Amino acid sequence: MKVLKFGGTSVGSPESIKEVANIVRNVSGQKTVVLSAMSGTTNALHEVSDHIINYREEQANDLINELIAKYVDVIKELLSEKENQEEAIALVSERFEFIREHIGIEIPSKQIEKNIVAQGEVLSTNLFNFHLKELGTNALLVSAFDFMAIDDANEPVIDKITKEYGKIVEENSAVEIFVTQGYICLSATGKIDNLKRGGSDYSASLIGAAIVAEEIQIWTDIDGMHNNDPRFVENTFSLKEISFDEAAELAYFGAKILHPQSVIPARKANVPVLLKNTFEPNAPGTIIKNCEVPSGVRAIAAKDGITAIKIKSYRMLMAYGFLKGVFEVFEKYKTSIDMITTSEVAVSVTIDDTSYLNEIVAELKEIGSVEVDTDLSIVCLAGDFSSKRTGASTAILNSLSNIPIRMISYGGSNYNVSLVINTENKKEALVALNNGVF
Ligand SMILES: Nc1ncnc2c1ncn2[C@@H]1O[C@H](COP(=O)(O)OP(=O)(O)O)[C@@H](O)[C@H]1O
Ligand SMILES: N[C@@H](CC(=O)OP(=O)(O)O)C(=O)O
Repeated sequence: MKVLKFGGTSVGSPESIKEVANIVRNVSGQKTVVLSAMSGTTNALHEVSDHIINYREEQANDLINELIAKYVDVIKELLSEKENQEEAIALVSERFEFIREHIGIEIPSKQIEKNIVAQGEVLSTNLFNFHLKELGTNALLVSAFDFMAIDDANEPVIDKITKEYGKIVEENSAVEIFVTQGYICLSATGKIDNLKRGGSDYSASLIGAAIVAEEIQIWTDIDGMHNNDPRFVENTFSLKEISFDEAAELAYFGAKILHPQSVIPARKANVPVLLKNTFEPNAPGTIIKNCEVPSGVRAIAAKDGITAIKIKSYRMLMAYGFLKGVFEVFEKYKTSIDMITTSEVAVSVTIDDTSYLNEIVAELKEIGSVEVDTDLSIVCLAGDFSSKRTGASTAILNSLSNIPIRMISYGGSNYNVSLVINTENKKEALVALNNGVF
C-alpha cells in the first residue's frame, strides 16, 4: 500500500482534481489517498465560524451561500453525469445545512469552529470519490472519524489508528483506492477535532506508519523540499534526498511544505516520504528517508510567532534544581519550549504558544527576574554539524553580521543550528544566509 496526500492547491479546481485522479491511477498497487480541503475553503470556513461565534448571522449566511455556489460550479465542471451531479449537490447542501445549524447554538465556540472547518475535507473527499466512481475506479470513501483520533493531550492515539484503519483495509482487500480526509479527527471525548493547520500531511504520515506503507507521497505545488524558503528567497533549489532528521528539523522550524510533526510517525516506522509536485508530476521531487547527511548546510527554514523569555537569578549560580523549577512552570501550562540557551545566572527559552504567557511569567517571577521579547523568528539551518566539523558556524555568523541575534543554539543535535532574530529581519537573514552558506 502507498499513501498519497494531496494538499489544498492540488485539489483547488475541477481541472486539478482531475489531474490528481490521473496521478493516483498511474501509481501501481493499492493506495490510500488523503485529501485536504480545496484551497481557500478552510480559511473561508474559519470566517464563517467567526461570523457565527460573534452573532453575525447575515454575514455567515451570505458567505455560506457564496461557498455553496462555488461548490455547485465545481461539481458541474467535475462530474459529467446528471445523476452524480445531483447527488453531489445534495451532499454539499447537507454539509452546509449542518454548518448553518450552528447559528445560535449553545456550545463552546472552539467546538463550533472545529465542527465547521472539518467540512472542507469532507467536501473535497466526497467530490473526488464521485469523480473516481465516474471513471469506473474501484474506490472506497473512508471517514477519518472512523479511525483518526487524538487524546486529551492532543496526541494521536496510535493504537486506535493502527487497529481501526488496519481493519478497514483488511475488510476491503479488493478495493484499489481508499479515499479519506486529512486534518480531521475525533477528540478524546468523541467530538469533531483536527490536527492543526496544515495537518493533512500529519494524517498521511500517521496512516502510512500505522499500516507500514511502502511509501508516503506528499503531493503539493512545488517540486519537493527546497534549500531555502522560496516565498522569501529567489533561486532556491529542490533537494533530491534528505534524512528524516533533517526533514523533521526543517518542518518543525517552518518549512511550510510539511506539517511540523508530520515526519515523526514516518521516521518511527521507517516509511520513506516522497515530496512531489502535482503540477509537474515528472519532476523527481525530494525523498525523505534514512540516509547519510552530507557535510555542510543543506537547507534553511524560519518559524515566526516566537516569544523569548529570559529568567535571571543569582540563585542559579552553582545551584542544581534551578532549571527543573523553570521547566515545571512550562509543564504545568502544557507549553512546549522550542529553544534554550543558558548562562551562569540566566536562562532564555522560546515558545510559540502564548496562551498561558501571563500565568507562566507570573510564576517564573517567583524564581527570578523575567524579561519577555515578542515578534521573533527562529531561523533553522539543517545539515551535518557534528562536532568534528569546523567552519560552519563561522560562515553562518559572518553572513548575519548586520543582523541582531537574540539567541543561538548549536550542538543540541548534529543536524541543526538555530538562531533567534527579530521577525522584521527574517527575509534579510534568509537571503544573507543563502548567499553566505551554500
Ligand atoms: N523549504 C521549502 N521547500 C519547499 N516549499 C516550501 C519551503 N518553505 C516553504 N515552502 C512553501 O510551502 C508551500 C507548500 O506548502 P502548502 O501550501 O502547505 O501546500 P499544500 O497546500 O499542498 O499542503 C510551497 O508553495 C512553498 O511556498
Ligand atoms: N485544510 C487544512 C489542512 C491542510 O493540511 O491543508 P494543506 O494540505 O492545504 O496545507 C488547512 O488548510 O490547514
